[in-house]
Amino acid sequence: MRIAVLSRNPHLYSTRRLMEAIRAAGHEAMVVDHSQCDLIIEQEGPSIIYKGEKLIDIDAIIPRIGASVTFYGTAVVRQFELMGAFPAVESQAIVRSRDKLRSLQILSKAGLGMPKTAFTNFSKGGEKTLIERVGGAPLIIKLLEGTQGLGVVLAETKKAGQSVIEAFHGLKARIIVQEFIKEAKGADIRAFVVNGKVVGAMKRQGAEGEFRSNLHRGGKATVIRLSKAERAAALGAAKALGLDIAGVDMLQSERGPLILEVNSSPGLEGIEKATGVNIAGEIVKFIEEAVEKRSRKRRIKHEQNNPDRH
Ligand SMILES: Nc1ncnc2c1ncn2[C@@H]1O[C@H](COP(=O)(O)OP(=O)(O)OP(=O)(O)O)[C@@H](O)[C@H]1O
Ligand SMILES: [Mg+2]
Ligand SMILES: [Mg+2]
Repeated sequence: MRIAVLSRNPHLYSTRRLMEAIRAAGHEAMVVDHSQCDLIIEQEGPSIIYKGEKLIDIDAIIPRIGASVTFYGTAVVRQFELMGAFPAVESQAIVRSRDKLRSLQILSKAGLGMPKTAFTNFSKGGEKTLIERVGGAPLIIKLLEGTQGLGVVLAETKKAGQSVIEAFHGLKARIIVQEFIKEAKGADIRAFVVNGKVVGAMKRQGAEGEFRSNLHRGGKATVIRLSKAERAAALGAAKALGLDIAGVDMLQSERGPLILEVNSSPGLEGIEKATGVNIAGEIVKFIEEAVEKRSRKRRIKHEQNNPDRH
């Protein structure tokens, strides 16, 4: 097979590991920078021009689309899908999971646990009731478009919460307000899901005095064995969002695991180093199986549609 990793930087740990794993499994590997792809759409069928040449015969793609290029990146993934390449992560699923609010809505419909969350349309004077809705202070206020822990604020008192909400609204920044899960003690769990299995899990503990456990904020990762409920929550979340590859973030609470978010391009470095598992290899194995399953299905369909030729 010819498998392309869609990545803007071939030197990133995740990109390098995926390339290695593709080659180790005996396939041809290439990096395609999605931001450098031109999409051609015409009656004869879709094509992609990359660095002046038409991309052809790509059997599968592994999208690694950063949050800052979601729109263009997912358009490129969609174009590959139209050209018949198997996407390890579907364009629609990337779009769905990027929107924190939309994903929480989908997860709640699937009956999964999450911190109680409220969203508002810049209503003046509504800050107080909004805070009450999530159980008062302390509370968490999050920018809808934040990543790496930036844009997540812990307000210790209602007054502090009110002024933070007012400040964000003044800047026309979209936010969600969330119940603060104190029992999590500044830690969260990342479960890495591939093809309906948890292939690795780690606990991230925030630095001393820090409620955010992000590794980018100085958090430390250790391998962890998930409880039955945590495993079920991780698998349920990935399934609800239509992701065959997902990094599911959860908090441990008195009422069981609470999902914070689901990442469609989860990084490999933290989880591979903490668990020692060859996660890139698991991703390639999944692609092999899925592509094989798909071509078997197509063969059967073809035979059913052309019975006299067989
Ligand atoms: N409701 C909450 N209660 C307790 N701690 C929380 C809560 N929400 C977030 N945190 C802590 O803050 C960290 C960052 O929050 P979150 O993952 O929602 O945003 P983000 O890290 O900016 O997003 P991304 O993971 O996409 O970069 C979490 O990992 C967790 O440790
Ligand atoms: Mg996070
Ligand atoms: Mg995220």
